[in-house]
Amino acid sequence: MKITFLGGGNMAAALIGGMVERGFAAAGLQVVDLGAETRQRLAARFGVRTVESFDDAALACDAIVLAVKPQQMRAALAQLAGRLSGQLVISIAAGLRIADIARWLGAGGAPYARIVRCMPNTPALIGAGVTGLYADPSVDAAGREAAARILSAVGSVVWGADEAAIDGVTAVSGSGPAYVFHFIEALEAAGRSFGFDEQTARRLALDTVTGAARLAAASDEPPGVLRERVTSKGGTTEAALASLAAAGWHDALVAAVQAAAARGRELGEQLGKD
Ligand SMILES: NC(=O)C1=CN([C@@H]2O[C@H](COP(=O)(O)OP(=O)(O)OC[C@H]3O[C@@H](n4cnc5c(N)ncnc54)[C@H](OP(=O)(O)O)[C@@H]3O)[C@@H](O)[C@H]2O)C=CC1
Ligand SMILES: O=C(O)[C@@H]1CCC=N1
Repeated sequence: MKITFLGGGNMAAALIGGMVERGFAAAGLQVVDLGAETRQRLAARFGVRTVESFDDAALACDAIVLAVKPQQMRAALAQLAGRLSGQLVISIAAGLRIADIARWLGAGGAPYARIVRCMPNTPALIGAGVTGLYADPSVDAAGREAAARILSAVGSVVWGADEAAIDGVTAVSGSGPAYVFHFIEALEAAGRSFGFDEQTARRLALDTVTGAARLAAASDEPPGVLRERVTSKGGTTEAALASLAAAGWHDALVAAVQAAAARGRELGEQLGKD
């Protein structure tokens, strides 16, 4: 499969790195990015062809992954409007709706069809991503299968029942790695407060998060049951969890995820007005 990325930033690099690592031929991947430094870095790191704007070679592909920031998308798509000939378009942009992308890509008032909206996350770089996908009804089974194949190369995939589901995916797992990194930062800071050096505090925090996540993934029990098994009556964990509850930690996290989803919807609404 030949795939061209529009935008070669953080998320495109995570996807390309994961795909190359998992056997996608670098010769089949191209990146269109405005930045000379970005282009050089991607070419050197992954051996992919890079180019400043869409030329015939970049257009000659099966799928185009839209990986510029939502605020950059409309301007970036101007170079493609009316030039597509059936390529599957896969947008990873937060918030942006299929109908607006279709309009921006269309020609002579007719919106472009064959668009899949999806939301991956940065652990894709190590093949441990998770992506939510939603395909416009104009995408046939082969198109859906192609999109799933691309994203499955870098982790698991789930299909949303409707496009709105992708705003939820964005809030939970698209932004999710940042919540987890923030949690690791806090656990590491707590470790430092006991006098551990940075390296040791990070080891304790990281291996705890990795181990707990792997245990939860491997277990038939829900995380709540696993949590109870750590929590001895009258013990240390109970004291910690009571402190977290008093600080409203659970509700604060749920509210944070809701804020991310609201921002996604707001981006879609604001940017879709143009
Ligand atoms: N980062 C993440 O964890 C995730 C991001 N996403 C989505 O992925 C998309 C990209 O995010 P991210 O990788 O973080 O952003 P980046 O800013 O790192 O990457 C975007 C890249 O596109 C380039 N670019 C901008 N305009 C154009 C253009 N007209 N033509 C070609 N290239 C252009 C940018 O160049 P320059 O820097 O010069 O502007 C930059 O290199 C966003 O829509 C985001 O919502 C989805 C899931 C997770
Ligand atoms: O913060 C953002 O908007 C993007 C989308 C999901 C992760 N990063």
